[in-house]
Amino acid sequence: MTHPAPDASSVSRTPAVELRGARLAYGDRTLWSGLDLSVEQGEFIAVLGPNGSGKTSLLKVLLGQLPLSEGTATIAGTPARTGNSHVGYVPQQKTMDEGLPLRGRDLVGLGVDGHRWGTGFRSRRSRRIVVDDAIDQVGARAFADAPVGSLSGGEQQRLRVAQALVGDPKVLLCDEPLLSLDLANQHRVSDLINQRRLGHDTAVLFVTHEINPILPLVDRVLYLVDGRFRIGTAAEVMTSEVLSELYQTDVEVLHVRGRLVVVGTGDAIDALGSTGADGIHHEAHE
Ligand SMILES: Nc1ncnc2c1ncn2[C@@H]1O[C@H](COP(=O)(O)OP(=O)(O)OP(=O)(O)O)[C@@H](O)[C@H]1O
Repeated sequence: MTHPAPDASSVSRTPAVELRGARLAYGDRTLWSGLDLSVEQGEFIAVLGPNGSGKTSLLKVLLGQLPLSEGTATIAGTPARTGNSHVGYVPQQKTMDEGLPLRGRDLVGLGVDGHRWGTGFRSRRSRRIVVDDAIDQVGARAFADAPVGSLSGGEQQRLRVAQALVGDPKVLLCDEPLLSLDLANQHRVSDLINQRRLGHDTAVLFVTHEINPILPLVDRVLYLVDGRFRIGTAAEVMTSEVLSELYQTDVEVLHVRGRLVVVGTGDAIDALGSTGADGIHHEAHE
């Protein structure tokens, strides 16, 4: 019996990320289970939830650093594994030591290691080309040769985005990449990530405690709370009804000048985390 060859349209439908029946546990503690998520190429997913709900652990699964307890996780049709050049990773911004003997372009070059380039002359040349290209994609040419420790937090974070782009990723995994950036740099960095997904059909999973800076970019939200989760558009998930069910306490979602504000009773705020553990603005009712 012969099977028809897959045509271009069926190849292009391969999800960038797919989780099927996924369960993740540390010992006896299950963080989440029964998670089915199919992320299309070019789709922007915000991953939200309070501290400890398993957002970073989800990224670790997709990076191949953590095995699922049950189910499957695939990237562009193949099982999640470490060193996959289809996956780019953008971590939190952390200020680097001023004395660090590393130039911006060296930081970007670290993204090449573990992928497909070796150390031969041709490889070194290829390496230089991809590093330069990634630096250009984030508009960092002017400061790429400066010591990273001398750069601002926003400049460092643009270089980290470039580092994630050197492997020409099909999926960008971002773990709170806007944390500790000012508003202008939050916009700049989220714009860069968005430009990449629009220009290259790169899927984005964006872990954040603060949805408002990326709200216009988000196609769907995965909201994790204490083993419960909801997946849908922001309009479907970010509602008083859904969040109250997830947090199992009264939560009200208000729309204020295009921003989402979560309002709860004192108890609800405690459940959410008084410092805004899910990152949305919290205000107390009397
Ligand atoms: N290697 C490990 N062994 C045991 N428990 C772990 C391990 N790594 C993480 N955990 C626990 O799993 C839970 C989820 O951690 P994770 O970092 O994924 O949460 P998160 O949603 O990203 O939280 P945050 O918003 O605080 O970054 C936490 O309670 C954490 O302590």
